[in-house]
Amino acid sequence: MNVKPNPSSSGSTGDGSLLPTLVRASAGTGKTYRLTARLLRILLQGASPETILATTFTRKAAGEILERVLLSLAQAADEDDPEALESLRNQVGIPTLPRSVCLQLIDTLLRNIHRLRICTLDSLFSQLARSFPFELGLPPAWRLTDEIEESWLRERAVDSVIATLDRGEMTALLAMLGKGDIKRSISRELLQVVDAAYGIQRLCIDEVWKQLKVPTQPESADITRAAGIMRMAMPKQKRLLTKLESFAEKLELRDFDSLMDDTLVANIGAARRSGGEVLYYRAPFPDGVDEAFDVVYAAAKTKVLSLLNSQNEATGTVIGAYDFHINQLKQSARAVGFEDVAIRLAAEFSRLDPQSLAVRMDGAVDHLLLDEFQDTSPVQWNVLRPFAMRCATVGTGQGDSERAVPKSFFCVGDTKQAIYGWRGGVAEIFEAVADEVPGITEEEQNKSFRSSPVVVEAVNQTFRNLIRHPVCDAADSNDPTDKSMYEATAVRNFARRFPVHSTAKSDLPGHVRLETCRIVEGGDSAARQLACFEDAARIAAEIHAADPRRSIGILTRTNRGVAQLIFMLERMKVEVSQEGGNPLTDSAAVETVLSAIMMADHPGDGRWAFHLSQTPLVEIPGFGPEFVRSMCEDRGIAETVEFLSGKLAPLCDGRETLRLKQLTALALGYETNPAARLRDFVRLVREKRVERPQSAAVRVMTVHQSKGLEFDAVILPELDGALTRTRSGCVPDIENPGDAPRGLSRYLGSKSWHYLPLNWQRAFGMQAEGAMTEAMCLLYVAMTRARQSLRMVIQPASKAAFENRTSSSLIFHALESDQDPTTGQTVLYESGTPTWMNRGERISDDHHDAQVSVETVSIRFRES
Ligand SMILES: Nc1ncnc2c1ncn2[C@@H]1O[C@H](COP(=O)(O)OP(=O)(O)OP(=O)(O)O)[C@@H](O)[C@H]1O
Repeated sequence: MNVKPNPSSSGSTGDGSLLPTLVRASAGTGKTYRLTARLLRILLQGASPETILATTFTRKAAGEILERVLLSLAQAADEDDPEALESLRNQVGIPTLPRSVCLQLIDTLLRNIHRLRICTLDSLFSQLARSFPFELGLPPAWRLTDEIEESWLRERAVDSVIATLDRGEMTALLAMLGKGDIKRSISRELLQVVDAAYGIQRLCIDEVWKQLKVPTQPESADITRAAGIMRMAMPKQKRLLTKLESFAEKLELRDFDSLMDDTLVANIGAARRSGGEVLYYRAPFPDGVDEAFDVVYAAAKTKVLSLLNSQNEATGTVIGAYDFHINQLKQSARAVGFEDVAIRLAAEFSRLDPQSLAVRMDGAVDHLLLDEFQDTSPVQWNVLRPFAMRCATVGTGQGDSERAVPKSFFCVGDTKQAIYGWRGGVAEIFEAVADEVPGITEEEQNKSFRSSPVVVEAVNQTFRNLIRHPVCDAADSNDPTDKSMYEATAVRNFARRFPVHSTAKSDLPGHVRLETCRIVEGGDSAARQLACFEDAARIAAEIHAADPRRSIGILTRTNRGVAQLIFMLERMKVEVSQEGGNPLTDSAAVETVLSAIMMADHPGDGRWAFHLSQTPLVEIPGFGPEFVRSMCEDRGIAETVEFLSGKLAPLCDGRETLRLKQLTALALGYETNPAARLRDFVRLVREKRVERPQSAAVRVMTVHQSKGLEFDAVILPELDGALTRTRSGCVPDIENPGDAPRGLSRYLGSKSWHYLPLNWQRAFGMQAEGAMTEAMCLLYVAMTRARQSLRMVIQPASKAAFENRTSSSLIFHALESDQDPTTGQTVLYESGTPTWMNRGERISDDHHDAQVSVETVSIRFRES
């Protein structure tokens, strides 16, 4: 098999060659389609499967790519489906592609499916780690942790940190961490510090927490003199006089704490930055106090920065101790997390040349295809870079002239969908690839193959008109201490860079509506949010009743919202499923088995025996704590779970039986853990989300979980919260995107940014800008999941409230609604037809259809 493409025919994908290519593809414009086309083309030209590496971020996405590859080939190989062959020819840009080649390729692929690497980055990295165990310092017979084990190990490491410090050291440390306040429980405080800072500190140099420069406190004599000047000053206004006297007293008592958040101190800072006069309630002070003001400001600044500095240093101490203990724990458990693997690989690969990499990996990767590239973290890029450089350097490498298919590099992504900043994703790396990878060609795709014209128009209008929101007014403020300037810049840049989307689905009927929910008299924000959820549930039920085959996605911001909506829909008897699944404890039968295990582990605690006395398990002869414990000891947890489940299963419906089977599967997996304890297994079951295999027509999930999915109708009921949340985490000072931070600091409220040195003001500002950009990305992902119908339900509020930084107000301003947002149950914007579901094509769950078809076609193929 060796088919050459027609160079003049680029196919509908524009992918006429295998030149190094970077594709910026907007939502629904066919990233997966494009990547699959490229992969097929490489295979059809004769490259062997083991030379190809395609990576993405989720197992589901990797499965989808593989499915599409197999399905396209299988359908094209089918004599009864001439259109499929034509469509594949068009997709890969090979107009003369013979059916026999498709047949031959699918045969090869089905026999060598294990050689074709279409995988997640995590799975690639663990494969790579197996080739470099010594260089990476991995323990012998190491294994990967899952997120639940990671969280146990993390808690144990924090306990070890606490155990090694004496009482005095711990009190001092906590006081520093809390800037003088000791509020929480010790372990909660330390866990919070670890969550906020460990991931990022691992990428940095040792002194990273010591980069904030703290000025020295003004001389004592200067402070006394400044107090004197203030006492002598005689402003005419009483308010100014009182203020100066209060400042003088604070200086005399050396009480700088209460100066830190004082408005006048902030005004002094603002006046010094602008070169203007110091004002208080718009009134100027008499001449001669300026020198004293500078002393007050310096004293407050020193106090703020030294507190922050102590907090930073204490954080560094905690993280250092935590790093030591977590490594020890992991080393003795021979356990390694995905993050550990990635960090060690990145360090090792920066030393290795691509050729030795190929040798060590038992064969070279000649074709690299990277999906969702905007979510790549700097560490991940450091591991991928040598592969990228090797694949992008065509014609100069060893053996290049003998290769049937020249090496190739392809990456695709959308910086408008970069919603994983908190997980380390740095969208700017996507931009940097264009400069780093030699000879790369850049392309843009903005034509949606998903959404109806009314949905695309609403998306265009929303994002291109973001600047209509009053929040953008601050973009020109030019004040590096002003958080709203950074946020406004983020919104404005998003709008400016937003490309106009078009759609290939020009005839697809659609409907978009922005509406308010009912007015909730006297309710708090939770009650108002609930009213939006009620409307969302009602809308979903109505669409589902009108056409039960339509897929409907209700997308929330929070997990709590998901739970509330599931509860409402189930009460309305609408069959609903939750993306990512629930813990198995949503089943009464599973709870019964867990009670039996807890009873065995805690025989003195009567709660478990009481619960079990109401269940059929008590009918087992000899049943009791000893019975279950000895069964666990003799036969293991999995067999015990299976035995107990078997006793309950005959009394269960299909849903409960499935959950019991999933519980047994979880127990089987858990048993492989050498440190397995009964109570930890119960905890695992309570925490781990397990999906049901079949999804319902109505699906509820967070916007993050909806990434990569599409629905006939999308309902967005949680658009009213603040766009960004104040982070208690830590702020990196980064010179260039993708670089390791040169400094780290704990968070400081934006009102105090003016005390920071300029580089730190920028660092804090960049973090605020990034958070706002991510909020825009989240809204974009949410709105673009819709094929035909997009329904947005928001809370009625005063016009002033519509100036707040919320998604609802951004959409309201951008869609230029002239309706009154203060009234309840009002349609603020509507376009298209509410009866869209009666017309046009129906697209059901593609993923499921594709899976069924791949299986059917491959069975048919094998039979023939
Ligand atoms: N060139 C094309 N011709 C026909 N259909 C296409 C083409 N590209 C994509 N599609 C279809 O359009 C839909 C969206 O494609 P896909 O899921 O690849 O988009 P995407 O860019 O990954 O979207 P998102 O970034 O929003 O997840 C799918 O149903 C896909 O089959």
